[in-house]
Amino acid sequence: MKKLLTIAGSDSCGGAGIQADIKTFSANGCYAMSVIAAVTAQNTKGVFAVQDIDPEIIGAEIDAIFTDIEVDGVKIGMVSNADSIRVIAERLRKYKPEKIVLDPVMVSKSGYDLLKPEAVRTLAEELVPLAYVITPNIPEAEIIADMRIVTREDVEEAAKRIKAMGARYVLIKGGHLAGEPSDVLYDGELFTTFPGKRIDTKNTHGTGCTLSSAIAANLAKGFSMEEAVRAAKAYVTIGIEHGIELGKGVGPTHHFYELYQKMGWEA
Ligand SMILES: Nc1ncnc2c1ncn2[C@@H]1O[C@H](COP(=O)(O)OP(=O)(O)O)[C@@H](O)[C@H]1O
Ligand SMILES: Cc1ncc(COP(=O)(O)O)c(N)n1
Repeated sequence: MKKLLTIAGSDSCGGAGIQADIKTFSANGCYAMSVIAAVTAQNTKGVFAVQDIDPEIIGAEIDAIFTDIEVDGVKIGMVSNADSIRVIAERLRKYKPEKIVLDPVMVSKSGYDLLKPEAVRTLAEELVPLAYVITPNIPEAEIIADMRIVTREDVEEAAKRIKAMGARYVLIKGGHLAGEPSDVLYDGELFTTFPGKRIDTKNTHGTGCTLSSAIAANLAKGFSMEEAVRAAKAYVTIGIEHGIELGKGVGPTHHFYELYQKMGWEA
């Protein structure tokens, strides 16, 4: 069984963050481990408070894992501030895990700054060069690439700018653009489009976390970059189709729908 680590924030309502990552790793047949970098008080309606974890503790969490366990893949999600980012980058440079999937989480769907705006440059300088693949959504790609993104040409230009910062692959997610939610992968030479069909639902809490974790799980299993994205997109799409009516706001995606189907349980 492949052993996957997420370094991210806790989402108390379980739809995004560490909780979505663990569900995704598990549903994709991997063993899940977590380094909690921040704790959010969050539900389907919003984020109400955030406690950053002391960077020393984050470093100790990472040490505890890498000094004992062989890690087959790492996903990075919400990292909240520059000091945490520096500690994470320093440890990853030391332990050199092979495939790091970086989801540059910045703002929650409800509009809360999950990454302090002044820490964006630190993320770009410290974490982007370590990433095997970085998976920004459109607003995140706009901030990292420092440009507006409206057209397909803009997506390609932003991908080129982000690639130049040192990531091996760039996957720009299209959920926030008008039209169908297609994602675009750039390897430094070619652009590959992963087409999607927009599902009419409000329950998209955790889609980005789920996609990036599924990519990390697939890469650890030995899939090529393209296969990893294709399978991850199929996984998140089923999850969105069967999104859960939880709370009064933006509900989460489903993680065990296929298992429930197989077992004859009500999904
Ligand atoms: N309404 C939707 N229907 C189908 N796929 C979607 C929908 N919204 C987002 N996606 C897909 O979910 C994944 C996460 O994308 P996105 O929502 O853009 O990221 P984030 O959660 O980081 O904002 C992408 O593969 C995107 O294409
Ligand atoms: C702790 C935490 N991490 C990440 C997200 C982003 O969620 P999404 O995947 O919906 O963009 C979130 N809302 N909370």
